Amino acid sequence: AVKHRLWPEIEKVTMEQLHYARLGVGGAGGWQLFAEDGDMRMYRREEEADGLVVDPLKACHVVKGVTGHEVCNIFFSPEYRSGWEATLEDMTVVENISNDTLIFLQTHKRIWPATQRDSLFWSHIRRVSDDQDPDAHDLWIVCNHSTELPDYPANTGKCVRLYLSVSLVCQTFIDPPKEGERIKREDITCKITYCSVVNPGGWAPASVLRAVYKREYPKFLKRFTSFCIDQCKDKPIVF
Ligand SMILES: CCCc1ccc(-c2ccc(S(=O)(=O)CCO)cc2)cc1[C@H]1C[C@H]1c1ccccn1
Repeated sequence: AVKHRLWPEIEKVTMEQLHYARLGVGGAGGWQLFAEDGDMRMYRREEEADGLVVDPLKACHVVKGVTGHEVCNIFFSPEYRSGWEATLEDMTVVENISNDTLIFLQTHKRIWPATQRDSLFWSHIRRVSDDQDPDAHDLWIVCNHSTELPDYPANTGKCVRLYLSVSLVCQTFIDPPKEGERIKREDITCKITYCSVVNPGGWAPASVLRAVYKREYPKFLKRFTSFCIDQCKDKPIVF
């Protein structure tokens, strides 16, 4: 099949994001823990780009009862988004590149006193076999990365266009069931790494943005993972 014009970028960014997600948060990386809730740890680095806060965020979470495939499917699929993305005012799939790659246009709820934001990004889901450790379980990754389309120019309407690069990387671990028994959901653990770098686009006070992120990101990941557990609990396991 003819590859889409964005394919080289999608391939490159997805593999870069996978590498970045696997890097630890210890050492000299400058990561500071800013939120903790049960098994969820949220880290950020304080960074600015031309006076704008672009703090990279990395969240690590461990969730029982769902597989990485199920979690990434829910994060990627448009039909579930309104169920977990509380900050969304509007969402449209503007391009259907393939069954594993979509382009979204999203309007986020206004965060006072900042101007309302919208985002235009490609979203790609992929299973990655772990080349280092072949008998480890597969990884699943969803990568969301801002893009430009002539039909959706930035900053022409009421919203300021934000620029994001986000990844959700999930690894599934299965406790072997007793001899001859089927795997049950309680035997499944999913290790989640969520990474995001967001440039808010236009002016937004650093103190306000940092307060928003500190408040919103822990809520966002807890709400998302709870939604996944609820969605999957009565359904057959998708490995
Ligand atoms: C001034 C702009 C702040 C701001 C920057 C960024 C985002 C944001 C965009 C996309 C994604 S995602 O992970 O790709 C899931 C698809 O929606 C997550 C977060 C949201 C806000 C706003 C709405 C606030 C917020 C911040 C953090 C988490 C959730 N919402």
